[in-house]
Amino acid sequence: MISLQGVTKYYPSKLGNQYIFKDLWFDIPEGQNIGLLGSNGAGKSTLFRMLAGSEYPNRGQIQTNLNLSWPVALATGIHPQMSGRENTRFIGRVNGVIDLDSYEQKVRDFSELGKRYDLPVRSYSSGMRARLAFACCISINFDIYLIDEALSVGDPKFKKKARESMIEKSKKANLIMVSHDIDEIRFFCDSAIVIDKGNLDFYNDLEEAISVYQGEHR
Ligand SMILES: Nc1ncnc2c1ncn2[C@@H]1O[C@H](COP(=O)(O)OP(=O)(O)OP(=O)(O)O)[C@@H](O)[C@H]1O
Repeated sequence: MISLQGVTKYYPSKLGNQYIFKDLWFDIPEGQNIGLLGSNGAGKSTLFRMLAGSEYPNRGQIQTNLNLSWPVALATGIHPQMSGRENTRFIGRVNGVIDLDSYEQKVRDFSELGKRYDLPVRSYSSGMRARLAFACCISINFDIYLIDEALSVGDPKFKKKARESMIEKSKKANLIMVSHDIDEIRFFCDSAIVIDKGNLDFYNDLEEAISVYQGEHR
């Protein structure tokens, strides 16, 4: 279970603090593939960043006994001055990977960067960076993968591969997925959370969640 305990999150702005969540108490159930539905600006990516630990709530805390990925394919934590290989080993170490050689091999094979794997990431195209980030994430065994529009990474061939790898992962681990593509949510998820005006509602029945979400958008 992932437990949000009195989570308040705001961003300061010229108009004053802009609150995304105010004293939010919510338990995200375990053992399900969950779609996160909400309109633009509802707070999906903000919630993801807090779940991944890359941003903190201003107040409250998030507690979990599960090992959560960072948002798959997000190139945060990738250092432009370092090569793909150096980034891989660094990310592996930070995430407690024990067999760094085999991790490096997996990432190199999956990202298909060829000789560029040893060049600094600053020389990569954005698609190549995203492929490295995706490969680094997918090659670690997490309990839950956070997927933020991640399956649109790379060219059509890589997209297909990324999708197939997520299908494989979803057999052993769980996913929390943000996508504006409802068919993608239907394919991967069995339940959903609808975010609206700082509130989170969990629906065991995915179709019910989709109709609530789409109802908000008519
Ligand atoms: N770093 C930031 N600084 C200031 N405001 C931010 C920051 N990040 C997000 N916001 C604001 O927080 C709100 C929620 O943004 P967020 O990106 O989490 O929404 P989202 O649901 O993921 O939207 P989308 O569907 O458009 O990706 C928005 O109003 C956004 O402008």
